[in-house]
Amino acid sequence: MTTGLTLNSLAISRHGAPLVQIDTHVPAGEVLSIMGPSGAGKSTLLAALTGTLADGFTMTGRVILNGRDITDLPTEQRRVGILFQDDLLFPHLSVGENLSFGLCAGGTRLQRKARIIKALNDIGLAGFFDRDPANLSGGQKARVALMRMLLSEPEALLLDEAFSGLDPELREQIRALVFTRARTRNLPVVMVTHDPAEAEAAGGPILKIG
Ligand SMILES: Nc1ncnc2c1ncn2[C@@H]1O[C@H](COP(=O)(O)OP(=O)(O)OP(=O)(O)O)[C@@H](O)[C@H]1O
Repeated sequence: MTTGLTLNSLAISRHGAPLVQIDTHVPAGEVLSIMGPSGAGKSTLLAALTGTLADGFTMTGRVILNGRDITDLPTEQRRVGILFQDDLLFPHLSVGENLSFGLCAGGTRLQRKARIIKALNDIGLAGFFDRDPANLSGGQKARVALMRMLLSEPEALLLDEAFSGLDPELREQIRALVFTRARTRNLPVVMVTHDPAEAEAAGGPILKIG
């Protein structure tokens, strides 16, 4: 079985007009950076990979993740995690409850709580279980959003300008956290960015579209 994410002759059209063509393989643990002008179809490409293309868009080709053809699977069965800029936490839930939304099904209530407490430790937020998200700093929110996504145990990560709302120091920190996770869990990553330095820092190939 080939591990990683294969985009096999993907062609996305909008109202019949070609928008994005891509044919590539992202090995496990590697980051493919996607760059291109506004409107080129970068977010649309990620939507195609999560199975959330809007009305009017069509796609041909196949998406293969760790040997599984996920092209026609519903979003929740794909095991593809996505992180957006300013990813929002549920404001009426505590930090711990927000994380429990990411958690895969299974386990007792206590086991699930233990996993969340460990996850909070992992992102340097021990003791934050009952905190109100409104009282978190931007970087703390970003870490919770990232961990919520990781708890769903995705097999691939998609990042849509995920770091651009953060100040430079924090951006560096969160980015390092994401890339380290991706490497240790052997996840292929597709990262949309406008920042050439960010694409360079990712260390993988850079694909320009549009
Ligand atoms: N939900 C939608 N319904 C209809 N058209 C859309 C929708 N989302 C995006 N589009 C259109 O599809 C094209 C590609 O948009 P997309 O958001 O993928 O571009 P992008 O490269 O991510 O741009 P940006 O860098 O500005 O975020 C644009 O012409 C956009 O107007």
